[in-house]
Amino acid sequence: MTDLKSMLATWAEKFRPHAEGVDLPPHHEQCLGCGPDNPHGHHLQVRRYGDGVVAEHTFDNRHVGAPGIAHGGAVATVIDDLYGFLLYLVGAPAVTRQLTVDYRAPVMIGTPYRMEAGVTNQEGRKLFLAASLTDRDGFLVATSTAVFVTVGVDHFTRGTQ
Ligand SMILES: CCCCCCCCCCCCCCCC(=O)SCCNC(=O)CCNC(=O)[C@H](O)C(C)(C)COP(=O)(O)OP(=O)(O)OC[C@H]1O[C@@H](n2cnc3c(N)ncnc32)[C@H](O)[C@@H]1OP(=O)(O)O
Repeated sequence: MTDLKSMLATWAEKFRPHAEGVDLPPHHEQCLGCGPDNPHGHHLQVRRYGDGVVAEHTFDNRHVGAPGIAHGGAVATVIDDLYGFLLYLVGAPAVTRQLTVDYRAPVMIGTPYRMEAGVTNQEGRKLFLAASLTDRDGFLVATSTAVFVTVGVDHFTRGTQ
């Protein structure tokens, strides 16, 4: 179990300018999307890409829905987590209020995909986000939009009380 105090300390350090192309740090070690120590996780690795973020990701047999095809919930999980990396660039913690995914074609197990995400608008506490998933030929496989709402540290402490 990740200790919240040490997590908060590492989060403050994560809200800083990150160099283009450099791997961004995971949200925490056990994060379902990106935590390196979560055996059930997706181990997503994300880089800054201009004002947005980018990842190359391959779903494996732990994430299967129909045979050979990634489960739609797994795809949504990874997109949601990708959005979580934009928070390092925005500089504030926020949580998902709304997430939409347009599944345009099956996401295949064992096939590498490129994922990109960026902030399209910011209004007060609301962050409007968009993402895409393309295959090696540049074919658009999925698109997504999300609304994240910025929160204070107290939002995260409730899980440990
Ligand atoms: C520093 C510490 C770090 C600790 C670090 C811990 C680890 C961190 C790991 C991160 C990992 C990331 C990975 C992925 C991110 C998740 O997975 S987050 C988990 C899933 N999401 C949740 O659990 C959120 C659950 N929902 C909530 O807690 C509350 O609904 C919220 C989101 C905090 C908002 O509640 P609220 O603060 O009461 O705000 P509310 O007034 O309802 O809405 C705020 C504004 O948004 C607007 N709004 C609400 N819904 C919508 C919508 N669908 N469309 C447009 N506008 C909307 C409202 O109208 C309002 O607008 P204004 O009136 O301010 O203009």
